[in-house]
Amino acid sequence: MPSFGAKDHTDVNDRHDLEPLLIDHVGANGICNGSTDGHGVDYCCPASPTTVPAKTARSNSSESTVRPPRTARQRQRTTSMSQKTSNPSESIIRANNRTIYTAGRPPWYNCAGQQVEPFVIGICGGSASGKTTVAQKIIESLDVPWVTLLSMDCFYKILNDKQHDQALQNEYNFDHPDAFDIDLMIDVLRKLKEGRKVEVPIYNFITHSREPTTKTMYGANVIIFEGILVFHSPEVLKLLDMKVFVDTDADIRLARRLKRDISQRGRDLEGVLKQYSTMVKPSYANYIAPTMVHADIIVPRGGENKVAIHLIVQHVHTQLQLRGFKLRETLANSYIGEPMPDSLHLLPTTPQIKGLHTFIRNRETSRDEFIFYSKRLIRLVIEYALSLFPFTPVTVETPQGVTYEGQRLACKRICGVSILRAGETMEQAICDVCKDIRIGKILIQTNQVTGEPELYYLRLPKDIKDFKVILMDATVATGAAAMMAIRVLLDHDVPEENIMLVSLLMAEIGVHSIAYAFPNVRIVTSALDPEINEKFYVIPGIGNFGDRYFGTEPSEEYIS
Ligand SMILES: Nc1ncnc2c1ncn2[C@@H]1O[C@H](COP(=O)(O)OP(=O)(O)O)[C@@H](O)[C@H]1O
Ligand SMILES: Nc1ccn([C@@H]2O[C@H](COP(=O)(O)O)[C@@H](O)[C@H]2O)c(=O)n1
Repeated sequence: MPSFGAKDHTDVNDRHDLEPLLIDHVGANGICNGSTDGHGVDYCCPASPTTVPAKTARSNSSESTVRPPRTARQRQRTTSMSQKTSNPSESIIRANNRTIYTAGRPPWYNCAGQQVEPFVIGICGGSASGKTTVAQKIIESLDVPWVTLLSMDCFYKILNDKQHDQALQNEYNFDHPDAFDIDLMIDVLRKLKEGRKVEVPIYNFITHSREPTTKTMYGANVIIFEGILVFHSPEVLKLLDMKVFVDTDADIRLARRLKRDISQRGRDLEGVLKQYSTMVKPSYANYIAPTMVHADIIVPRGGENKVAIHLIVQHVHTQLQLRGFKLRETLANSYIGEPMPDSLHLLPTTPQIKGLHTFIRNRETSRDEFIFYSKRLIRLVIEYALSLFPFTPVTVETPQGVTYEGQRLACKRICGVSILRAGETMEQAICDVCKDIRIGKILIQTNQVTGEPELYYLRLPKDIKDFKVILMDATVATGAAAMMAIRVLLDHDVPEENIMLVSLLMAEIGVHSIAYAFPNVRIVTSALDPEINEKFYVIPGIGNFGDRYFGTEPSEEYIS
């Protein structure tokens, strides 16, 4: 579990009586096509929490940045996160069927906090026409962080002994629609579209059978489903948002297939030709070519066709924008000039609060002083937040034997959840003032290219739904990271009205974002700043709270 500079609050860890770590799998452009014939792409790539270095942890939300050109560091990260690891399932300890918790998962909801359906592209075409290649080119050009590639090959039926013998003689027809388990295919696609986790069979072309293990796949912003008969079933057609047919000359397909099946699928020349002439070719004419009529786009020459791929990518980007996946930018430009919502609870701006803000906002303040005054302010904010919970009258007897009409906090089960890393600075204070509190953590990083928040890690009490949750982040700018954390809590069945977002400083825009999406979430802060700049920094702001508190290097954007 990452702990960023948490040296000074060791006793907080006593409160981590939590359910096991929940984290997995694909980073940027994680791909799963679930077959083992050497398409050469991996599939699910776990990123353990320890692979998220402290230096790349999300800056506090007021300092999130968009860096337009893709840096060498970013390219490296994308590549390394797409490499195969030994056992993806090892890092997946729990996932319920409503939610998706993955390393680097970008928003799966829109500005209204509602879950958004992924955009599903179907790619159909003859064997070796270049479907997978086209899919990979689309993924590369899309450059969005969460794309899933699913192959129809995963759904080949399990063969009986007789069929298996036929397959070994190249006499089983793998190109007929009956060769596929269409029901399973529809079920998997539907679940992925709903953002649910699925177990997908892994197909082995050499043994003509399914592997004993399955591949875990998750919902995504874009799902690409490719295969020879993707357009065959009317039910599947209904699930596709865009239909692409890869139309490659038959001679080229045969040449590629010969090369591939001999080098990668354990076949010989004679066998490939026999299978091709007796089944592959006739089935293309009977079942595959006729489905070209369903295509929105026909791509001649497959992956070489840069113009077609560019057009597809443009369309997908437009659709993603319409679906509201580009969250932070939208949030930053919304709600300007609107009145503050009733759910906002601003600490009275007393000279004491102003004085503390003066210390922590001053760029000349030393780290020691910054920590000291931040801690005081955090304590006040947390106490204020607690005062908003219901209290019930209670009578106690004093040592003098006289009754005292008092008040007692009515809710017993309170959980503090910090948004790492800046929110972690608030954990000690909540433990100091709330005796039996439990602590959870959510790590959200800002993607330096897209500017979107990405979920990397979470650790929450098993029964979090039964708790009042105090969600803590030091500062809130657009509200994008806080929204993601709230969405995670809701996906864990925490009622919206049981969530309180507590922060030292919030931009007005951030308050609006949260209040619009989640009107029942109470928002507590000690100061409201009017603006954020084009880099999404709060103005006037505090600077990068995490860097100042933990003494880490400021980001290059901040220095400039
Ligand atoms: N434009 C191309 N030029 C040369 N070889 C290609 C091209 N496109 C694909 N291939 C090769 O042809 C084979 C089949 O391509 P693939 O994309 O896997 O097709 P499909 O998914 O339709 O079966 C692979 O070995 C791939 O490397
Ligand atoms: N055991 C199997 C299963 C399928 N095939 C052939 O694979 C082709 C589909 O895969 P593509 O990557 O080419 O789309 C299909 O034409 C089947 O004939 C096989 O040979 N053995």
